[in-house]
Amino acid sequence: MTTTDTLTQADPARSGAKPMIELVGLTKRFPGTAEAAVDGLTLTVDEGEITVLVGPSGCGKTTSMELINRLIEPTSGRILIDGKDMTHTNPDELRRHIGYVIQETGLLPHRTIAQNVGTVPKLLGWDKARIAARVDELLEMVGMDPATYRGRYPKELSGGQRQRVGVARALAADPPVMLMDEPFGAIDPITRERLQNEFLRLQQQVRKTIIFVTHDIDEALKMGDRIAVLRNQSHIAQYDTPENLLTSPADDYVSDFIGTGASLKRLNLSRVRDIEMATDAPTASVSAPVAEVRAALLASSWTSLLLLDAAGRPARWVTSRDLARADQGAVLAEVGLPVEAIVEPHATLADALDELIASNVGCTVVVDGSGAYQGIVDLETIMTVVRTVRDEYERFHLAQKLAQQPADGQAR
Ligand SMILES: Nc1ncnc2c1ncn2[C@@H]1O[C@H](COP(=O)(O)OP(=O)(O)OP(=O)(O)O)[C@@H](O)[C@H]1O
Repeated sequence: MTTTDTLTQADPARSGAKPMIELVGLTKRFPGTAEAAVDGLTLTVDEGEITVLVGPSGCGKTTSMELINRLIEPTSGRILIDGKDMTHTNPDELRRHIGYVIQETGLLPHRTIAQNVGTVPKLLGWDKARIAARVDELLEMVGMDPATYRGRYPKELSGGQRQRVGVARALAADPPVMLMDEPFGAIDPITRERLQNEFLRLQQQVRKTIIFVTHDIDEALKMGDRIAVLRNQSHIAQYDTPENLLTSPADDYVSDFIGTGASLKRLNLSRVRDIEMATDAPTASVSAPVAEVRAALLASSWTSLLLLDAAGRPARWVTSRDLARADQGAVLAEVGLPVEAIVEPHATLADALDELIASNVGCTVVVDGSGAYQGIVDLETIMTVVRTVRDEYERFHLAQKLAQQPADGQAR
């Protein structure tokens, strides 16, 4: 990253990807209001990317989404999807190309989960067998057992499950574009974190072009490939990558919106798979002889050893004191502490840090998709990332200061 490539315009220089959503001067003036709710929003979202609209309450986020979806009609401006001008097409036709997820999911209360998920395929005239197969596939995709849930009604699900169904329904007809308006807003923080992670994992598979609305900058930094920080009337203060927003905010409005702790927020941008994990933690099979386990622990610089089950999955943490108890007859698989802090490689460092803080041993175990042990994230690993970010940030500000000073000795 250089100091000159900061992108603050509404339309950032993009990496040659295909534009999928183009908003051009989109404006909405509600009758009888002095100010436009959305005033000249111009924004391009590339295929397969998540753009987050983030801004304070009332700045026009929901109105912008409803305009794109043609739930309300623009006063002026244009909407292009995949190069086609959709401003005046039939709104029903448009909505078949756009999946819409909203905060309270908008599930129909008297329809089963299967009927809710199958709404758009039914409208499209798919036959029953095809709809049923698609519903089951989508429920699986969002982590819900089809046999258990397809026949239930929305009120028989938790808030998190309803949001998952909302996502499944939006994906039903495989639309190229998804609009998500505070989809996880009404969910408790822990479930919210989980849904965000699940959604990012799902997005790796489905690669939709997404506009995602939130008023939470941390959620924006985590979910967005690009983020548009909005002022009132959906005026764009900065449209940029999460990294650039954190290291080079365009102005005080953006810095204030990001708030303090930019280095900590960066932990939301770094994924466990991208950093160097500690791989020197001593491990042994839970069925190994105690003497062998002790030898492995003593040969390392660690005070605890990680026992793994037959499939290589973390089972327990043991110290030499636990091993002494095993010498006296305790079962190895029952001494020590259970492994509570576990993440997969796509987790963010913020997730890993959360787990670490809550864990009883001060480190988080990383496992692959099948649950097998991969490595460890400890506080040192995280501190290294924080230090690197802080150094980058300081270098950027120094460079900016130097650029503002008139060079000495220049002809006047
Ligand atoms: N139907 C309407 N008639 C008149 N004004 C409206 C209407 N809908 C929204 N507005 C106004 O438009 C502005 C933008 O509202 P909008 O709901 O888009 O904001 P928002 O950023 O989504 O807010 P929040 O985060 O609180 O949901 C607000 O000032 C709101 O009062």
